[in-house]
Amino acid sequence: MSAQREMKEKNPWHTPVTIIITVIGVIAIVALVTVAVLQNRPLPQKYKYGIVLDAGSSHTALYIYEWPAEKDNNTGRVEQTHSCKVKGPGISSYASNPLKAGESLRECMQEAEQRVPGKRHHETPLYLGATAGMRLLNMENSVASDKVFQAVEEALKKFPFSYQGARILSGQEEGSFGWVTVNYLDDRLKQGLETTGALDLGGASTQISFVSDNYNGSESPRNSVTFRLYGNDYNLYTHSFLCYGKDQALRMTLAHQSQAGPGTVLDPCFHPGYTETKNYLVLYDSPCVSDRKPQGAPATFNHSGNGNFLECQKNIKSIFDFNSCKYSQCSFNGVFQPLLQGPFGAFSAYYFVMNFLNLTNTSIPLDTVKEKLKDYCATPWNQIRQQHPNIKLKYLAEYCFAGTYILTLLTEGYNFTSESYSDIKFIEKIKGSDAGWTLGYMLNLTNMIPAEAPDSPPLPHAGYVSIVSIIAVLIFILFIFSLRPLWPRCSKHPQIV
Ligand SMILES: O=P(O)(O)OP(=O)(O)OP(=O)(O)OC[C@H]1O[C@@H](n2cnc3c(O)ncnc32)[C@H](O)[C@@H]1O
Ligand SMILES: [Ca+2]
Repeated sequence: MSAQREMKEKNPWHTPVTIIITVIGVIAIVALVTVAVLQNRPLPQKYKYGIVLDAGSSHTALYIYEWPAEKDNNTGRVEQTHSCKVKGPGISSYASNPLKAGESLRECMQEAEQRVPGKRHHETPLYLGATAGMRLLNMENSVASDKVFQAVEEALKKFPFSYQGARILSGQEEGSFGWVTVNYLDDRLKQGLETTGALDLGGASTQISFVSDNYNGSESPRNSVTFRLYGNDYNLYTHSFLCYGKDQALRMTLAHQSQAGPGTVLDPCFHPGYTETKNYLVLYDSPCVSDRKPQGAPATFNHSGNGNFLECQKNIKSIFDFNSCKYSQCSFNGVFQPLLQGPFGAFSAYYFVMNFLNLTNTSIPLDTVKEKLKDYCATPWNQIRQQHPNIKLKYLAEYCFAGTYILTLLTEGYNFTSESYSDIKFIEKIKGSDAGWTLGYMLNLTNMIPAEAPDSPPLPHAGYVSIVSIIAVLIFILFIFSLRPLWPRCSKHPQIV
């Protein structure tokens, strides 16, 4: 017993100094790790917001975007948090009553006021971009288009957001910002991955934008847009075809048929049994067709369907000019287009129409898609109406035309083949945000995509904490070893004297 007590007394671990040093060492290490973890803990998220109004030819939509407040200069992801469809037609339809154009936006703007936290209102940028409907109105009657903008501006300025202006986007901007949106949402830009082309089908115009290895912008420079994003250079081919949106293309196809003479138009793009009385003035009230108005036409004509896909496609082809091309290759109407290079995302009316027709799956062979559409177009109008009692009649009547137009535009217009058709994906949203030009437009105007790759911390938070902890433990072990001279010298067989 006395020998044991003697050993205990000789054991330096039991001296007050070593106990104090050990305790201080442990406390210091725990403090180091705690401070490191607390200092680098992610802060509670605060968000910033941006609002874009897409004043399209057929309707206006409001989008609210949100991103982490700390990271607006590059690393944070911008996401769509809310969208609001403005009731009524597009703002260009209010040419004869501009005040109504401003009023029409009020409901969605009030919704935005509710959705964006009050303390962020004043710093939230608000943009309005108008597309082909206003482009056409501006061509036809610039005074009327200015009045519409004035009314819209007055209405928007009444709200507490940071109003940044309302303007008409050029076709190039519309196409290229659609491409930016799709590739930003897919994380292709930041990672420098191969990009996705963008196909947008609106009511009054349609856009095609893609990067092609054989296009450097020298042939037809007006189709070239260059971007430097996250340290990568992109040379984008883009073209917007005014009048080739779904509604104006239908107008042009109908106008082509009504040239045959007044009276009845028997339209293969409409279902058998479909019949409506339509107004010539309304049909020709657009710069896309106004020069074709027949002399002395009666006020109305009878528009009836006979549902024939092949005949419909023939009529649609008549609105494309495939003969003039002064470049090495063209899509149509003498417009240069380099070799297609996929993949492609097709959105807006491409999606609405192909989704309704159950044809969004592009692994279905193109010939089968055409067969299905042929059967659909030949289905009597009564039957179609009975099968879809809840779909807006205007849309329902036009799906045969719209589906045929989409296939004709893609294959005959842009030269997609049976093989490259499967490179197209019909999409509505990407990770919860709508595909369209609005997000790309806002990212550009707020400088939220840097030209150079952002400096990211060398380690993620979890990696950082693990490394600090491991180093702390190593220091502790080293510390223990540094006390080695003080360790008791125990032999295997202690001799008890
Ligand atoms: O780009 P622009 O040409 O200015 O036109 P927009 O922006 O108004 O055009 P949208 O993409 O909103 O719509 C394209 C077309 O699709 C139509 N559309 C919208 N929703 C639809 C649906 O559910 N089914 C069928 N068509 C639809 C709409 O009326 C237009 O003719
Ligand atoms: Ca549009």
